[in-house]
Amino acid sequence: MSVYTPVTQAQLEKYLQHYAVGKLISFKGIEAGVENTNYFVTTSEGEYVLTLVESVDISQLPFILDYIEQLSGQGIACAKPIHMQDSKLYGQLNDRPAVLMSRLSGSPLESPTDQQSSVIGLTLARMHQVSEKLSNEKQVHIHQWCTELSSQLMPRLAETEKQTLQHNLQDAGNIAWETLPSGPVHADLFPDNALFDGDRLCGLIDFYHACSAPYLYDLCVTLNAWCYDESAAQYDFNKALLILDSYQSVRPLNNDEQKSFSAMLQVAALRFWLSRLRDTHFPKEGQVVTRKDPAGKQQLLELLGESQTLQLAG
Ligand SMILES: Nc1ncnc2c1ncn2[C@@H]1O[C@H](COP(=O)(O)OP(=O)(O)O)[C@@H](O)[C@H]1O
Ligand SMILES: N[C@@H](CCOP(=O)(O)O)C(=O)O
Repeated sequence: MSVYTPVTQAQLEKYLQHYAVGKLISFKGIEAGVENTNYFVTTSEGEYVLTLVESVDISQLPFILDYIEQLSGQGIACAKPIHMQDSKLYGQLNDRPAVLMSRLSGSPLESPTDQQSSVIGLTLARMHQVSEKLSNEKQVHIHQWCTELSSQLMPRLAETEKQTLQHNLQDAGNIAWETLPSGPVHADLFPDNALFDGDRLCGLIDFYHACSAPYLYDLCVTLNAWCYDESAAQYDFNKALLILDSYQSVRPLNNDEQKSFSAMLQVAALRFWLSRLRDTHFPKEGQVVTRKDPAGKQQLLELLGESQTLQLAG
């Protein structure tokens, strides 16, 4: 469980007066999540999730919440932000930006089935199609982000980690980033951010990494997250091909994307290796904190570097 900023009943009751959601019945810190403080909230009008946003600056919220509303408006299943009485999409609670979202049914996935993986491939491609119509603001230059974080981490790393890092940063620099189609993307579509009821996708959550970046990057983050089993150190290539096939049935990759595909899988692994290293070496204080082990992503990088692991179909 991650609760960085505790909330009392009195504080929540007062905060909820900004919304037309009825009277507070109960609330409970959520036993999952890494980066933000989340509570399930039950009121006389319904079920919600309150997030105190810890992971991004308040200036990013209009972009993120607008992106979710645009996706939802185009029929993509996702949690919806609740408007405040004055129509704003976020307020402030305990000095943190606060967002109230609809509570989705379904559960986050641990081990996605083939069918669930196909659904996510299709959904991701549809999200990218919607993004093509949106403005390309809040660009994050992934290579630059990785390079800057690497410089902070370098003095703390073991020799083998440094070598893996340097080699992967160099490969990331060789990608022709400017040629790749880009737009607003989720950027953290791990199975625990997709709530399913059986094979039905109830909705996507946790858009706090959303930014404008290459669609190929978002696809590779998703492939690594859904197909690489960190505990067994195994990449399920059949599942990856299933996701790729469903994705490409809606949005085929162009030549530039196909050329950069293998290198982008490495970048996607590198990005999350670095953020997990950051959370290990520079931990954020909190009442209850969940951390993910960097080792899984380092092993994935080594595996991706060893061989031409995944060939694009078609
Ligand atoms: N809109 C929602 N509907 C239902 N459950 C949610 C919703 N948002 C978050 N959750 C629950 O809260 C957990 C943590 O949320 P998440 O956004 O992943 O946190 P963090 O940003 O800290 O990683 C999820 O695993 C899920 O169980
Ligand atoms: N998915 C990332 C961590 C980000 O945490 P989340 O709970 O917001 O998805 C990882 O696995 O490193």
